[in-house]
Amino acid sequence: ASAYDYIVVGGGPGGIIAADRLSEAGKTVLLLERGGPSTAQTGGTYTPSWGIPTNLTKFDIPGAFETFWGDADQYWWCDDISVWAGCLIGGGGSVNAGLYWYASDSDFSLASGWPTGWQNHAPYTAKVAARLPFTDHPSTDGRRYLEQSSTVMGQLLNSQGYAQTTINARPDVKEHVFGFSSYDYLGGKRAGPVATYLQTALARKSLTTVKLYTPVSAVVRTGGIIIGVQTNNTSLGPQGVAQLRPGGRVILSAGAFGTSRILYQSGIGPSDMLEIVQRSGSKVAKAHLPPPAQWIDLPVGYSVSDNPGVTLVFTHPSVDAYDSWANAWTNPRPADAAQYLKDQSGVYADASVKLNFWRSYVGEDKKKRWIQGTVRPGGVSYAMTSFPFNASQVFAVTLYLSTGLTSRGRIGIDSNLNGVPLVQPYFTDPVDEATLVTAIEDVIASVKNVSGLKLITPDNTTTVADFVHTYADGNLLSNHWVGANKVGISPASAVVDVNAKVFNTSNLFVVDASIIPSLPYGNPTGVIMSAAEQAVAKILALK
Ligand SMILES: Cc1cc2nc3c(=O)[nH]c(=O)nc-3n(C[C@H](O)[C@H](O)[C@H](O)COP(=O)(O)OP(=O)(O)OC[C@H]3O[C@@H](n4cnc5c(N)ncnc54)[C@H](O)[C@@H]3O)c2cc1C
Repeated sequence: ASAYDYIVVGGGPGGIIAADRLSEAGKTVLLLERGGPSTAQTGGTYTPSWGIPTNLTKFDIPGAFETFWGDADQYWWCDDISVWAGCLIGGGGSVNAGLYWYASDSDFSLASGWPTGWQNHAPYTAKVAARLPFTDHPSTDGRRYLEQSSTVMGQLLNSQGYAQTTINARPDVKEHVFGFSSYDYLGGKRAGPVATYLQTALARKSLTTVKLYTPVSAVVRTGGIIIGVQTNNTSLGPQGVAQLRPGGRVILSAGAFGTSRILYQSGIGPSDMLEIVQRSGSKVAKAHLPPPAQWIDLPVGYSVSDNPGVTLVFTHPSVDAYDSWANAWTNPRPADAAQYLKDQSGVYADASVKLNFWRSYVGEDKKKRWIQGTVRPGGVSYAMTSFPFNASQVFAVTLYLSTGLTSRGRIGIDSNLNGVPLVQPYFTDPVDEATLVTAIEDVIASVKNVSGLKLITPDNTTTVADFVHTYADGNLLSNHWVGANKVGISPASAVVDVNAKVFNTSNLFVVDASIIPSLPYGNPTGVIMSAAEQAVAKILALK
């Protein structure tokens, strides 16, 4: 067994970027990931029946995104977290829709809750863009496929004064704009940090060690000093404790729910969560829970947000509804499957989302909130309506509340130590709900401006306000959890300090989505990656 300068726990976007930049700086790094491989490049082998040649797994094929919920054995989800989270190399980045927005100034602003010292994100955002450039035409032939729903929605948005733009060419412009969906794909395949940062980290063989199937249950600490992490692998150290070199550091990158649970099991967090660990029948979970006098009281799990999203369903005669998104795994349209296998072009080179749009609203509390819209063909599973409609013409528009959202919830663990939302983060502030209602009413008011466009959901038996008010939390959910271990200047309201170091510890850090204080304009991966670049630079600069 060796000892390391850095142990990084969790191989999602945050952890992979941390491991790469630390090894680039000459540090020895142990990256521990509880799950197994994902894409073929990482050793993944889960290919579709039509997947010959077999180097295209479910995680490589963007068009397989909608099929993650259809298999008998969905081994890629974390089985001990009650919401969707990816437990395999790449984390959420290996199972997400790949929507990718470069960070904007607003995403790192003081107004968005970041402490002083994080506003100069531009060099870090540029580093991310250099390693992983976006594409808004992922098919290798450069063409866009199944574009009808974006054409129809573009007409509607034009009638409301929106302008078309290339969203990632101007990340700061999010007012009345729409553009083609941007993805973190390369060569018609899912890419993300796994295809980029992880590969350069692995190439530094003498510095980087990556262990899959290696869950970490706790950090091992004496007071605020961390000496290692508890794993399930005795080859990594005595009793499975992977060791730090003197002066070494641990970085938790296990995602919002995963990092929070490791902290609780290490005696760091609010006492109600630590008492659950104490009462637990699991010897593994409480093996490193110190006596209460050594508990470190921090608001781990508080201040979380996730975008509330509500889906409208329309029909238009021009739209190819493409119901077989959900069947892409077992029963794809043969020509589309063959085209994708030939050269990673065509329908399956993207994850079904075609168009995105943004605008702001000022609520009755005088605060500004942004709406993000996401347009995709299909979406019948959302069609909660009893009146007849033409299912072959269906497309879905999801409206999310993003920057400016004021509702906050709380996550934690239940008595089985499963990660769970304790307080749902969606409409704890009624102005958030009212804003989303207004935004939906605005879209619906313009349906008449587009010939042939029909609204199917909500149907004419319900008001928009009732529709939104009765929307289930499980449907509002967007899987964009941030804030649980947010960065700040005081341990009363934040978990990590301006250097991403856990308060009241000497050498424990968090680098993942959970340090982000509030939701960015768009789907968060671009901002998580920029934040990870910036966090690692701050950590390396510490003495
Ligand atoms: C279905 C779905 C769709 C999404 N779509 C998009 C999208 O289109 N665009 C976008 O920007 N965002 C999207 N997201 C959100 C995005 O994927 C996440 O915000 C992002 O992955 C979070 O990154 P992270 O590094 O914080 O954590 P994660 O990606 O959650 O990674 C954490 C990693 O840590 C590992 N881990 C956890 N616990 C332990 C432990 N105890 N020991 C060792 N390893 C551990 C996990 O296995 C995982 O690999 C989506 C998420 C989901 C679930």
